[in-house]
Amino acid sequence: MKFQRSSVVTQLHGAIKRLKQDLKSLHSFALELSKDFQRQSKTCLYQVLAAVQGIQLQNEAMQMFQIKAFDLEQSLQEVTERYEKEKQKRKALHNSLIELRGNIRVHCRIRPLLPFDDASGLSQGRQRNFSEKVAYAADDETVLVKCSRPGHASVNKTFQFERVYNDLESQDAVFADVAPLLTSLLDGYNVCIMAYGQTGSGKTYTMLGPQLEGNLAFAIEEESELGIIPRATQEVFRLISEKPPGSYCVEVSVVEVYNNEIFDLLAKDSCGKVFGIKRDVVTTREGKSDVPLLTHETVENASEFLHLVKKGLLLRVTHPTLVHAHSSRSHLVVTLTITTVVFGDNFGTLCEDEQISQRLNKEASFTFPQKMRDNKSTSSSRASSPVQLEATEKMKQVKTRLQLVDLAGSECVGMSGVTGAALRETSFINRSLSALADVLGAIAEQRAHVPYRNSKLTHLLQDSVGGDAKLLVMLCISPGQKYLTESMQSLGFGTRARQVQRGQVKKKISQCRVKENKT
Ligand SMILES: Nc1ncnc2c1ncn2[C@@H]1O[C@H](COP(=O)(O)OP(=O)(O)OP(=O)(O)O)[C@@H](O)[C@H]1O
Repeated sequence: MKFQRSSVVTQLHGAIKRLKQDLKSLHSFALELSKDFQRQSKTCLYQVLAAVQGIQLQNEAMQMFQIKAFDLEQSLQEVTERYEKEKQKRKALHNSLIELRGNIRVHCRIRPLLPFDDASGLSQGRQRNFSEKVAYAADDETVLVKCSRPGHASVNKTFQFERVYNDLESQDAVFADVAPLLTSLLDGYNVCIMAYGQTGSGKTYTMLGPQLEGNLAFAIEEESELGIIPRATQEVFRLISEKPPGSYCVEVSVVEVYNNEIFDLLAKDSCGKVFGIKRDVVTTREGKSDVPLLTHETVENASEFLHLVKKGLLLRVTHPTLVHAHSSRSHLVVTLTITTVVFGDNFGTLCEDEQISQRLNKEASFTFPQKMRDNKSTSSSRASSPVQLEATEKMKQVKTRLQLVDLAGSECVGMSGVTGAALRETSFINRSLSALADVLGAIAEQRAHVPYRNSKLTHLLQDSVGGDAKLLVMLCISPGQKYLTESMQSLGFGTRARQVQRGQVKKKISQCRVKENKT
C-alpha cells in the first residue's frame, strides 16, 4: 500500500516536472511570439506611417497638379478664345480678299461611309478594303487623303478649302455657311452655289436633301434633312419679308442640261400639263448668256417654289449605276430671279462706278412682272401731281439672280459599270465637266478667249462662273478607298477653282434706295 502511494507520488512528480517543462517552453514560445508580434506590428506601423505620409505627399502633389491643371485649363481657354478671334479675323480678311480678287469660294463636304460603298460585286476581302476610309476632314479647313495599298504608291496629301465638313456635320451646319450669301443676294449681288463631285458623293443630298425611295423628289417633311435649295428659298423669303412689302418679286426657272441639250422643266403644254421642252442658250448683245422662251414662274413663298421644283425634278433624268441607284444623269440648274424696285434721283450715279451705273441704267427696264406692274400702276394712278409722277418714273427695277446647281456626277466608266445609252450620258457628263474645268483654267490664266461655248453647261453658267456672281463650289467627296481616284480628281478641281481670280465682284444695286411701298 505504502509502496503503491510512493510510486503514484513519483509519477505525479514526473508529470509535474514535465508540465513545468512544457509550461516553460510554452512561456518562452509565448515570449517569442509576443516579441515577433511587437516587431511585426512595429514594421506595419512604420509601413502605415510611411503610407500615410506618402498619401499626404501625393495629396499635396495632386492639389498642386489640380491647381496647375486649372491654370492650364484657363490659359488653354484664353488661347482658344484668342485663336477663335484670330481665326474669325483671318476668315474676315480672307473673305475680303476673296471679294477683292473675285475668287471662287470652295467648301468641301465628306459624306459618311454608306452601306452601298461595299456593294461592288467584289470578293469579301477586297470589299472590306474598298470600304476603308481614306478621305478625312483633318480640321474645318483641311481635307486629308491618306492611303497605302500594296502595289500602289501611298498617298498622303492635304487640301485646303474655305470650309471642310466632316461626315458627321449636319445639313444645318452646311447651310449656316451658305446663308450669308443670301443676304448678299438681297444686297444686290448675283450668287451661284454649285455642287460638284463624283457620282454618289452627296451632291443631290447636299443641294436638295435625301431623295424619296423610287422617286426623284426630295422629302420635305424632315425639316432637319432639307438641303441648300429648299433652305435657301426659305431664307430668301424670310429676308424679303423684312423688306418693304411689294419691293421684291421672285421668279423661278428649272432647267436640266442632259446630253448637252437644255430642257425647260417648267414648260407647259396648252393643257397646262408640265413637260420638259428643249431650249437653246444664246449670248446677248451685252455678252450675257440667255435662254430665250425659258419659263419663269412667279412665286410668292417657299412652298410654292418647292412645289414647282418638285414637279420639275420628276422630269429629271436618272439612271441606276453600280455606284448609285438614283444617279442623276443631268445637270440641274434652279434659278431664282429677284426683281427689286429701286427708287431715287441718283439711281445709277450713286452706284459704285461709272461703268456699272451705265450698265444698271441699261439693265433697269420698265417691264415689271405682273405683281410689280400692279404696284407701279397703282402708284402711277395715284400720282396726280407732276412731282409724284416724276418720282414714280424714277422707280426702276434691277434683277439679281440666285443660281443653284446640282451637277451630274463625274465618274469613271469602269467604276459605274454603265453601258449603251447610259454610257453615252456618262460621256456627255464627263465632257461637260471637263469643259467647266477648261473654262476655269482659261479664267485662271486670264486667257483672252474663255471657251464657254464648248458646252451648253458652261454657256448656260457663263455669267455665274466668269461674270459678276459670288460663286460657291460645294465639293462633295465619298470617303472610301474605292473612290480614291475620283476623290483626288474632285479635290484637284476644287483646288484649281480656288485659284481663279475674276476681279472684284460688283453689286447690281449699290446705295440705291429700295422702293418703300406706302400704298
Ligand atoms: N452627308 C450625308 N449623310 C447621309 N447620307 C448621305 C450624305 N450624303 C449622301 N448621302 C446618301 O448617299 C446617297 C448618294 O447621295 P446623292 O444622291 O446625293 O449623290 P449624288 O452625288 O447626287 O450622286 P449622282 O451624281 O449619281 O446623282 C444617297 O442615298 C444619299 O442619301
